[in-house]
Amino acid sequence: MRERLAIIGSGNWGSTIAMIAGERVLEWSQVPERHMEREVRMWVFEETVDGQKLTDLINTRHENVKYLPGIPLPHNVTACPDLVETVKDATLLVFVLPHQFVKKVCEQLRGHIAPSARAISLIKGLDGSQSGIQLVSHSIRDALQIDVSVLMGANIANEVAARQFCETTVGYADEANGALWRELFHTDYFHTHMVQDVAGVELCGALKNIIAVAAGFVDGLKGGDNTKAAIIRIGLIEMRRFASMYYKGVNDQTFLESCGVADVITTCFGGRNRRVAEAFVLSDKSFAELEDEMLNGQKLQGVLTAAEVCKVLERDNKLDQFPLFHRVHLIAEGNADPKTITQIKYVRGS
Ligand SMILES: NC(=O)c1ccc[n+]([C@@H]2O[C@H](COP(=O)([O-])OP(=O)(O)OC[C@H]3O[C@@H](n4cnc5c(N)ncnc54)[C@H](O)[C@@H]3O)[C@@H](O)[C@H]2O)c1
Ligand SMILES: O=P(O)(O)OC[C@H](O)CO
Repeated sequence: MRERLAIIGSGNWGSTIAMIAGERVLEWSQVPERHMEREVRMWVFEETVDGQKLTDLINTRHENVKYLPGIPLPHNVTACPDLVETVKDATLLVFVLPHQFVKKVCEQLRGHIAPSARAISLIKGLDGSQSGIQLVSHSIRDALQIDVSVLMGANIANEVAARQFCETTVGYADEANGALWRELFHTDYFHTHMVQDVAGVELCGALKNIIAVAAGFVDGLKGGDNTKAAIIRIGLIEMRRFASMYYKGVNDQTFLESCGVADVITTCFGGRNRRVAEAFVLSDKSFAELEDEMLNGQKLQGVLTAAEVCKVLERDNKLDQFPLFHRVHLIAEGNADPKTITQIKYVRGS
């Protein structure tokens, strides 16, 4: 049985991971024992760029000119506008798209997945389409009936695409699958570590985006580094508190992996959520308007995640234990002054 990799998503991170995985697959395809197909299909949500289809541009220039300009993609990566065609015969599925689009994508994929397929989710968000919230990896697993690992870390796409050294964390339930994904993505500049803690890794990846929005508010208010460090610390505590409240078995050590403290730091200094939240304080525009104006089609995850998390906390009468998450949500919705980000009442305890 030959392995075939498919990538579902082609934004800033999706294209970066296509670069890494495409190169690794090329190496593996030259080793007969790997039984690996050379081609990597990448699903592109089709759009027109300068009068041409984005898929055509990617396939002729071998570059995602819109979402990752200036970075060559390996020639074995082919852009495909058809979801079902993208996953045809694929045994290794990489999900990497903004979390708000996952449910619809899974509905379209149901019944078209190879029986031996397994997946990995690189999506930093939670599935708020349920009555409460669910891990995106669990939503994919339930929809497609396959094992789903996760990969999250301090990984700003443009820096990874420039091959600057960083680390990332693979969270797995099935050890053999976790090891396979770890090996597939590992390079000399992108170091992968494994932990048997899907929920811990994924919650870190999703919740750090709320903290990044808070950090952006601080920057917009011209707060100093001490203030941002305080926000980071309080945010980490809320992240851990949320994980232990809603998911049994999350390992405390996971918060010290790249997906935990390292990602909170990088995202609070260099991420898109931070940048747009800073602009929110300095303008009279909404997050939706700023996302359109500033990100050229890229999507924010933090504001939506704050809303989804606060909905659940409100339902369970627990908002008072998450003053930072709650405050971010109130400010982002225009229901509180950004200045109040530093007036939250810190709640002691784990
Ligand atoms: N960019 C980063 O630095 C980075 C790093 C690590 C993880 N992530 C995570 O990776 C995930 C994907 O982010 P990204 O940076 O690759 O994307 P992005 O924000 O750069 O781009 C948005 C993508 O969404 C697609 N899209 C737009 N409308 C759509 C629709 N209706 N249905 C399906 N797709 C649609 C666009 O074509 C584009 O590919 C997110 O969860 C993000 O948090 C991003
Ligand atoms: O640009 P952001 O804020 O979506 O963050 C990007 C990555 O998640 C950082 O690891």
